[in-house]
Amino acid sequence: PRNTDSFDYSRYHTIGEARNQTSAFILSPLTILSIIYQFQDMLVSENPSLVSKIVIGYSYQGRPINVLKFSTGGTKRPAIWIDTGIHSREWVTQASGTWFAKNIVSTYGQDQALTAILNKMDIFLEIVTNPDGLAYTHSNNRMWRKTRKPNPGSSCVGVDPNRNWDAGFGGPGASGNPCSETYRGSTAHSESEVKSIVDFVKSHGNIKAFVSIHAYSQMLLYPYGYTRTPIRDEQELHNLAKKAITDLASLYGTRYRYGSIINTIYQASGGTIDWTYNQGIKYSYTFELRDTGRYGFILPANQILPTAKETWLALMAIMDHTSKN
Ligand SMILES: O=C(NO)N[C@H](Cc1ccccc1)C(=O)O
Ligand SMILES: [Zn+2]
Repeated sequence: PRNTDSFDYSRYHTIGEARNQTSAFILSPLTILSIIYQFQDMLVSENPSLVSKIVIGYSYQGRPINVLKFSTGGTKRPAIWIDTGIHSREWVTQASGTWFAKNIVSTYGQDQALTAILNKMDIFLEIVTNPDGLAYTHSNNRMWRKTRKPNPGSSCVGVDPNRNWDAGFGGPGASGNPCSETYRGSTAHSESEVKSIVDFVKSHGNIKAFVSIHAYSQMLLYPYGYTRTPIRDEQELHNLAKKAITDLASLYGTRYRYGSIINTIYQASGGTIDWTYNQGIKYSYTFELRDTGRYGFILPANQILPTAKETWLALMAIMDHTSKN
């Protein structure tokens, strides 16, 4: 696509797209820029006063880990973090993240609520949180979830990046078997895709909301996953989740369940938002986007835009509340 207006937000874009171009066969996988990476660079060049790109690290295979920063000024303003695609097969999440990015630049200055938020806070958006996994879902295995780092002593590859965080790490709700889809890794933060975010969150020090977006199940979840002990802010986060899913449902009637991870899904240790909450980021949430199992991870592309648009309403509820508390 020549620019972010001609970009087709209603299709899945992954590294494989580049393979259709003759040049792709000449470039090695590492230098094949995914269409999403090209989108990110176009968005920055089209909106230099609002958007910048930060490389917070590199994946195991050496792909840059890009974060888009949306800022209207200041230094180290209170910030909101959103990541998509930490589990690479959850393609509707990276596609939604791409639409979120375009929506922010398109409606800043028009939408009163978003403009108020961006006049006070920064937004950080990591669209391709597991680049090696995304490439692999395109080249080899559509159902790949984990990272692509080999596990010494095992023929099985990859660590579950949603079990690798230092929050109840290694406890019940993760596997010690490298061949498991929920393998926690040898140590907490062993994966560069995780460590890069850990370092960024610690160095920034003023992140007020952290939203990690997954699919599928249609749920809005808050900590904890590793323990039944309720978080101190359970009442507030529960009420905010209720408001967020009500706003989400207002668009197409999509119904979400909500609650703590352990009560709503199952026990899971080493999860992203358990760590961010314990870092003091009160508004820590995980979304599980569409659907509830009919298509699962293979959600038809014609559901990308409706999913992105309804999810944005829930994100706005969380961002609005964060900006006022
Ligand atoms: O995989 C997904 N969703 O795609 N989520 C499940 C459940 C979950 C959600 C949030 C935190 C911890 C655990 C997982 O096993 O990771
Ligand atoms: Zn997931």
